[in-house]
Amino acid sequence: MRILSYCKINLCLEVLGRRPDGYHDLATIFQTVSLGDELILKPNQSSCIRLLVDGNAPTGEDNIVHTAAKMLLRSKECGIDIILRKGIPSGAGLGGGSSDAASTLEAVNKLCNLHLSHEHLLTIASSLGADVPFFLYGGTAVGRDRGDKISPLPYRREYYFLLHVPPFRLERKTQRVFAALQPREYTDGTFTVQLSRKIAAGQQITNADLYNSLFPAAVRVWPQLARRHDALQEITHQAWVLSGAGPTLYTIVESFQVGKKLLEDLRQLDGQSFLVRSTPVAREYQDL
Ligand SMILES: C[C@@](CO)(OP(=O)(O)O)[C@H](O)COP(=O)(O)OP(=O)(O)OC[C@H]1O[C@@H](n2ccc(N)nc2=O)[C@H](O)[C@@H]1O
Ligand SMILES: Nc1ncnc2c1ncn2[C@@H]1O[C@H](COP(=O)(O)OP(=O)(O)O)[C@@H](O)[C@H]1O
Repeated sequence: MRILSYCKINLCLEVLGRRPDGYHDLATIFQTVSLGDELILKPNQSSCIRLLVDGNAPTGEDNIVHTAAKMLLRSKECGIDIILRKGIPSGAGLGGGSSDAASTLEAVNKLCNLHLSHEHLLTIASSLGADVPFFLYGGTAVGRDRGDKISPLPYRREYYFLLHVPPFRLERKTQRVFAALQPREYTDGTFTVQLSRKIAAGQQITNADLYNSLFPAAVRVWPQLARRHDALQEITHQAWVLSGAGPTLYTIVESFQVGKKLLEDLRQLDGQSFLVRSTPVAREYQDL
């Protein structure tokens, strides 16, 4: 089985407060977009999990794909051979590892005939990471609690986005950005409610609707991010927003043609830029 496993952006991300378990309560709107990792999975008779990684992600047992497969195959006869080819930049706020993990859960469930329910997979996904359950839905969806309680929104319109991934990286980035957040930056979820109503009604959304409470905290962690954000606005004359805990920034573009022109203009910046479209699903399947 071959899978193209898409990444996400957060159209809106509000932090409501800190939880007793050290996590934060979120109100966020996820959207999958057409930049993906390739996963090739084949069941084997040897009852072991073999993973080959091509690209910038941990190898072997340190990869979340391995952990996801192991959680399903513990004490099962079936084993699995997996090849992961990274197309999604790692540690960028695009949820690449979470997407790979959810794709692995779905694929192993099918290939090894485990017949686990969607609810069962959601519980396992949530234990793998706060972002993983969303990728069992894909498209557009609201995330609440740790971001793992998902309510899908109808997918009414296609959008083009420019993503810019600056070359800054940091170990345990998400944890550090949340730690840099100040209580005065908490909001009450109103932005998320307003934007989800607009999406549900099929109205066109614009850059003015997008919001991310983590931007000031991300700038505290990467002071260079503020300059990069300004440079993007100056080059494109558009507003740019942070995805997740960053450092990826993105903007809605009015068409593929406008996006292509702006993508050319972004070549003067180091890092990576992509022109993507929204997708109604988290992954595409192709039988081998
Ligand atoms: C911030 C978001 C927004 O979509 O995206 P990314 O930038 O990572 O892609 C996610 O909530 C990230 O989800 P995920 O990457 O799965 O996070 P986890 O591994 O579960 O958590 C990593 C760390 O982030 C912090 N964390 C995460 C989620 C949350 N609701 N509150 C938190 O405080 C905690 O310190 C936790 O230890
Ligand atoms: N399959 C994977 N792809 C990417 N990163 C992975 C994977 N498995 C484990 N990781 C680890 O998870 C961290 C977060 O990765 P990723 O999901 O790409 O970022 P983000 O949380 O910023 O969206 C990486 O820095 C890497 O060490």
